[in-house]
Amino acid sequence: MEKGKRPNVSLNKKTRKKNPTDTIDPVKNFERWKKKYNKTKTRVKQEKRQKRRPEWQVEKEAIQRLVNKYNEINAKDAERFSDFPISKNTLRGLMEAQYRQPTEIQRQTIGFALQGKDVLGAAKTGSGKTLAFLIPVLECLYRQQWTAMDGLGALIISPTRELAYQTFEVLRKVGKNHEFSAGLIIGGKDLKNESEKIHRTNIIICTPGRLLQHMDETAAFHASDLHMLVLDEADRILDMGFADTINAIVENLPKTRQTLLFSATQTKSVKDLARLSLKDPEYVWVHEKAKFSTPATLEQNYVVCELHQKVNMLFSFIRSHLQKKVIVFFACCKEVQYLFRVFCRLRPGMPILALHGKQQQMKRVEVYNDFIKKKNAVLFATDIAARGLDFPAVNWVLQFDCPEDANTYIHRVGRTARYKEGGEALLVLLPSEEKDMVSQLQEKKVPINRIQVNPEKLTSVQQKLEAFLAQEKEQKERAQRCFVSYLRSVYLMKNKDVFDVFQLKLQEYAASLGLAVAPRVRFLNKVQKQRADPGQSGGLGDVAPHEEEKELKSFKAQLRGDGLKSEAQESQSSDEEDDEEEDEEKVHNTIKKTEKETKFKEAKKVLKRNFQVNTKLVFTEEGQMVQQWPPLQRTAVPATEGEEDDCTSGINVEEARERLRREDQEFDKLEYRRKVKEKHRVRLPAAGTRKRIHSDHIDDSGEEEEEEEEEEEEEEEAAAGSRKRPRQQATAKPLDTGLSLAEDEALVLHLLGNRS
Ligand SMILES: Nc1ncnc2c1ncn2[C@@H]1O[C@H](COP(=O)(O)OP(=O)(O)OP(=O)(O)O)[C@@H](O)[C@H]1O
Repeated sequence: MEKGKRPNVSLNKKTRKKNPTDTIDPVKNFERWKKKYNKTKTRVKQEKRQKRRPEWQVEKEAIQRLVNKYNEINAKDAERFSDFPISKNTLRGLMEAQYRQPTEIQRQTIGFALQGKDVLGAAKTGSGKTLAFLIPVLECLYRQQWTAMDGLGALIISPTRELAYQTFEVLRKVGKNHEFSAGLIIGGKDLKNESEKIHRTNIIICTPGRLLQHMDETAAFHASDLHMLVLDEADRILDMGFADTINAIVENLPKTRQTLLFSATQTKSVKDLARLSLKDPEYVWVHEKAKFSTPATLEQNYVVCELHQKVNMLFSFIRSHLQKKVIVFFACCKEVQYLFRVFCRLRPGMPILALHGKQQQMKRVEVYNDFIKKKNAVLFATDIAARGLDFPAVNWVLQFDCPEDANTYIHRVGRTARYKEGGEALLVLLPSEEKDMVSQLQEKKVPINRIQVNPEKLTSVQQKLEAFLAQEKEQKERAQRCFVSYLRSVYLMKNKDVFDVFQLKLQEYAASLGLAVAPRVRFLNKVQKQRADPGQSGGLGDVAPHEEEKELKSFKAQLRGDGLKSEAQESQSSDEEDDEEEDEEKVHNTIKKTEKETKFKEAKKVLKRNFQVNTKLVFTEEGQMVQQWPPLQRTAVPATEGEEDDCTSGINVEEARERLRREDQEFDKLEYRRKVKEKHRVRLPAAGTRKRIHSDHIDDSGEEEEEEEEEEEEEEEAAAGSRKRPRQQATAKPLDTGLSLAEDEALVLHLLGNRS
């Protein structure tokens, strides 16, 4: 039976298969196939779902594969970034930013850093140190699978705000495929705003003072999970007197961190810092055995020039390099401020920009970006721009004032000839500076040659400067400040073999700035007296050596206009600046103290008598006061361009008439506005309590700076040779008349009526 059954079954199957109706009905056939297909599909899907692991796990496996390759890194053979075990996200970021092959410092550093070692890296300027630490930073956090919730993972400390900003920009480009958050913590920004975000930031790029301030004041900020610390431009950080700040910061960081320390020059203090903050570091000195310490593509020369010829030389240099991009380095902010303004007015035919520490942070960033964008321009700068800043395509670095030492020289010239590009550098030395400075440079392996400049070929601008100063009191004061500040900077330089203020010919120097008389320099007089009479006390010579050192440090920082102070330090330094300004004002003021007192007493008397100062009162012979109307007019309209320029051709009657007409209009306007305001005030006695901020309540300093910055912008345009806008228009702001809209309208209609 059984035997019989089996064939039946198989037979059945066979018969079913061969059933002619089945094969004939394709619809039924398809439906059966579809059913089967769907079943298989769901089964496979289910199996896949079971097999699929969480993303983090997949990433972890990829990381593990990379980490396994760390021990096989062969820096010598790495020709491309992809030869390193680097994450896909970082590689993509590098490719997109057009970085394909590592530079020498990058090749030698990345391997050690990936292996988790501390590194002390030194290489010439422009050799690519930034990427040498940014890639390890990104990889370190990627390895840890860092997320926004994990807080601070890496800290990069830069000496200046500008350098921090630049590093931040490179990080944004290279790290854009990662999901870490990055923050720029520098002075000059809103502290409260920073405090709110800082605890959620994974990578912080900061200046030392500001970071320490957050460590002290921001409750939510802590660095207990920090994995990597980077000290960029360590030599500069230390030079600026931040050793204590860095030590305090490092004390607050976990000991288990990895530290990378970079510096363009190797000084004793850098080595000391390395000893304190690094653990068994790997030394990467790329150009240790190089014949020269500056890039081979950089051509370097110096000229010897008398102090009073330097301004002429600078003007002639600019005139003969109109199509180039040039950075000119000066010793102090006030020199930059004055020479920038007068050079703009001289209109050399190319844009002039100024970068110094007295500008507000936003302005500094703006100038930096502006200079980067321009094809040809001159940037007047203090040493704030000397280190680490990457201005692409700079053709020339001109050092108008002798650098403090060979290291500063190397950093300054490092702004050109970056990453395989060519560049030229010219150092201007006074005869008294030549011998020692040149031997210092030779010691530092700087190949520099002397070239001659024919003094007869220099264009003299002295007369024009004199004319400018005669026209504008403000400009004259700037020139005086520039004079005093430069002398002070020379006096405070440590290396007295190079810098000797007593060898400078002051009268000639003052004349070269357009000043008829050399301002009195109080501190020089004191020192001179002290020298003549060493027994006398109270002079600068009495200052204890360490105090002098302290003064020297703080003043140098001021002169450079360094922007890396904490808010507290900043306010202190601005006080110092004010003091300095006061000092200088005192220098200009030749009136004796006793005389001042008498004047003060006189003024008090006048006030008591209820006289109005600066008003002319006329009386008849009988003693009756004569009403003077309209009151005496003071010039309310600034001179126009033509008038300013044409100061040698006598009085132009047509112009004078036009000017008087404009003055009348302007005067009428002011008078009318004053009267309406007065009337308005009577009607609204509570006006003083209203919330509107009147100009005289606004903090002077900021306003002044803004005004200076606005002026700077105007001047830049003028320098480039573009036609100057009429001043009135250039400074036009919405006029706050203190009136209602309807009254404002009435005023405008009245003024328009006046004009027609
Ligand atoms: N691997 C690379 N490929 C191409 N260009 C690079 C590479 N690395 C760096 N650069 C470019 O070289 C220039 C100098 O780089 P970077 O600013 O990092 O130098 P640096 O050594 O820090 O200089 P400094 O000491 O003056 O601060 C930059 O313009 C940068 O974009």
